[in-house]
Order: sequence, then structure tokens, then C-alpha cells
Amino acid sequence: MIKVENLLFNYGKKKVFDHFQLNLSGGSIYGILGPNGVGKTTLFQLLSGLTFPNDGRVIVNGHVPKKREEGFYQKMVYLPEDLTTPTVSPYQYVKLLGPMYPNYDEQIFLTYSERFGIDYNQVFNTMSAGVLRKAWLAVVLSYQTPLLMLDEPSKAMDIEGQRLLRKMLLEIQAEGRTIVLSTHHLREMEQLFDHVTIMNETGHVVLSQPVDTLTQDFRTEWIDVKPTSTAVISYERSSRGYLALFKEPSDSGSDIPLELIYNGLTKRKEV
Ligand SMILES: Nc1ncnc2c1ncn2[C@@H]1O[C@H](COP(=O)(O)OP(=O)(O)OP(=O)(O)O)[C@@H](O)[C@H]1O
Repeated sequence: MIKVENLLFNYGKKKVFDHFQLNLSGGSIYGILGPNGVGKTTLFQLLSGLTFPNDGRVIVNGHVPKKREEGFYQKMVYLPEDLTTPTVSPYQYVKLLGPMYPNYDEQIFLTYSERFGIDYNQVFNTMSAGVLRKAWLAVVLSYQTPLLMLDEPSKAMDIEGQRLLRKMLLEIQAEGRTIVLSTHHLREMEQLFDHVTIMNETGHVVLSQPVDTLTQDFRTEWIDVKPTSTAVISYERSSRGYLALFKEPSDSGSDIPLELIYNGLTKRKEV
């Protein structure tokens, strides 16, 4: 579904991607994680044809995004982190643009709006940050595209909004559609991910694999004292002691907190 090969991308002299690779097959919820400024938003813009690679190959849903074909935009939706604030209401907006998407359903827009508790007749540019995000989510989810790319979808949202968002995304995934999302709200969102991709400070992919295979590569162990061994790639402190992460296969299949893996691979040792 998404294939990126040898991607090179610069903003002027600033190199963002240097031989970047990514391969996501579809039908799952993919988490894209990385520190501020590594290029997650730029990657979404490249995947949605809003900006073009300097070199390399980008294929999304069988299309080259750079070509900006109509058929490409009918099958995907990209909700950016920085939302626009048109001077129309969400309802006016979907009435106008919804019919461009073959699976758009006005009733679904109304249902999502109701579930989020938003007033779909309120003009976008009068909304608070969290309500604005809920309104845009109701809009883009109503398009019912096979692929959704969501940059920080839970940003500014209240706790109930985040819970509803997780529920909606799981419903969409259960329909066999694909969601690619970036987030810094790792603890709140990690339970959604079928697959996780972690980029480090230099914009390189340091991990990209199904979440249920992580125990083949990592294990955790409770330790009483602060870990000093170099075999411990990250740890977190709690009332039970220190939960240490090792880059070694695990004997048990128990879940490993993604934040520990993220910190271990992006060089922050202590959580
Ligand atoms: N229009 C632009 N012109 C020049 N540099 C840019 C532009 N947009 C982004 N950058 C730079 O490109 C790099 C990647 O930015 P990007 O917004 O893709 O990162 P990000 O991973 O999404 O960050 P965050 O987690 O803070 O949202 C950063 O160093 C940023 O300063």
C-alpha cells in the first residue's frame, strides 16, 4: 500500500530524508513515531502529493502521489497536524466536497459529529483547538477512504475525545481500511498500533515491524537498583523498581511499553 524507496528530500540546504525507506502493506493501524523535527509531517506531505521528492520512489495505493491523479485523492485522505480554519461550517464543507469521494456518506458525518459532541453548523474559524480537530475528523472520516493518513490526530483533544477517537479508528481498521498516524501521545495511542515505525533524530527508520513481533527482539526485566549495564537500552522507574529494556529476545509474550523501545532507539535512556 505504501512503498518509499531511496527517498531524498531537502528543504533548501536542509536535508530531511537521505535514502529513506518505508514499506507498509495495508489493512492495519500503523504508528509513525519520532522526535520533533525528524520529518513525520514532511513524510505525510510527500505521501499525499503535497510536496515532491528530490529523488527516490514513492508509491501509495498504486499511485505516484506527485502525479496528483484524481483516482489517488478519491482513495486517501490526509489530515494535517496544523488544521486550516475555513469560514464555513463542517456541514457546509462536506456538502460541497464530500461528493468527490465515492464512499462519502453524509449520515456517517452526522453520526461522527454527534459522537464527538460537536455542532456541525459552527464555522471552523470560531472553534477551539480541540473542537476544530474533532470537526475535521468527523469530516475526513465521513469520506470513508481506504487509506487515512492522520498527523497527530489526538492533538489538543480532551480525554473523552481521545477515547472516542481510538474507538473510531479501531472500527475503521476492523473494516479492513488502513490508517497511518503519527503521534507524540504514545501512552494513549500505543494500544491501537498493529505496526510501529520509529524514526531517529537523523530521520532514519530504526524500527519498522508488527507490534506482536517486538518480543522477538526486545525483553524487559524488573531490577531493584538503577540499571548501569550497557545491555540496558532504556528503563523506567516505578514503585516496583526499574523496568529495564534489553535488545534481546523475550521468553514471555508479554507486551513491552512502546515508550521504552522508543527511548532506547532514539537515545533517551531514562523514561
Ligand atoms: N517549509 C519548510 N521550510 C524549511 N524547512 C522546513 C519546512 N518545513 C519543515 N522544515 C524542517 O524540516 C524538518 C522536518 O520537519 P517536520 O515538520 O516534517 O518534522 P516533524 O517530525 O513532523 O516534527 P514535529 O514532531 O515537531 O511535528 C525540520 O527540521 C523542520 O524545521
